[in-house]
Amino acid sequence: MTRSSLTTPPEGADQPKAHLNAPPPGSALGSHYSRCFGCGADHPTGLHLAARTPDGATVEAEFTVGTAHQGAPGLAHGGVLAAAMDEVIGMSIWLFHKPYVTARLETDYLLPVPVGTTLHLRAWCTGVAGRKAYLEAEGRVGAPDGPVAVRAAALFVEVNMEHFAQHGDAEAMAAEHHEYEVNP
Ligand SMILES: CCCCC/C=C\C/C=C\C/C=C\C/C=C\CCCC(=O)SCCNC(=O)CCNC(=O)[C@H](O)C(C)(C)COP(=O)(O)OP(=O)(O)OC[C@H]1O[C@@H](n2cnc3c(N)ncnc32)[C@H](O)[C@@H]1OP(=O)(O)O
Repeated sequence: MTRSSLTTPPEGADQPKAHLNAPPPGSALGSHYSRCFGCGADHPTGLHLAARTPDGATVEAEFTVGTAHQGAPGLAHGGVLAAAMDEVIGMSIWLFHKPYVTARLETDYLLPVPVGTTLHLRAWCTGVAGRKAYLEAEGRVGAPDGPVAVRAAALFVEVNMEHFAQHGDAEAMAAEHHEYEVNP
């Protein structure tokens, strides 16, 4: 279950280890963009995920399903849960200090998730081969060792920072990512 061949690292893929300048174990990661639907504090209806890394290579966060996240009455919308998985996976690959985007996201829904549930999310990388990174995530109900409600596997592809400036809002990016200058 979960992984297709497209999200399974090929034989010989590099096994990721923490970047030399990874945040120390236990650090909060902060948001990569204040208006991000997944982690931005300024997003009015976003998920507001606040993640930390226990070891410099994986990411943990909690997400409490609210009334804004419903699909069926009283139950989480599957697309919102997929967004939460995408976000923690994106945060975990950002730990390696290179920009990546989601190319493929596979999600398994194992249990219904009622409004009010806190999901304990965890994401990790299973391998890197060239520009491709293979990642997985899970969401457990109520506690870090609770039953798994959602699982995901993803292929992320490395891009350069110009990707975001070229296709998105270059000024907003320059305002929050000072390491990136537009027209340097
Ligand atoms: C303030 C501004 C902030 C700016 C942002 C700064 C940093 C952001 C970085 C990290 C932020 C930290 C945390 C982020 C947290 C969450 C964010 C969630 C992430 C997202 O939510 S991000 C949005 C959704 N995402 C997209 O918007 C991508 C749209 N897309 C494309 O932009 C292109 O499609 C791209 C670049 C993916 C590839 O295009 P390309 O031309 O560069 O490369 P190419 O097509 O050659 O693919 C190379 C190899 O990947 C294989 N491949 C490609 N796609 C595949 C697929 N779907 N399935 C299976 N294999 C696939 C090929 O088969 C080939 O494989 P091979 O090399 O073996 O032939």
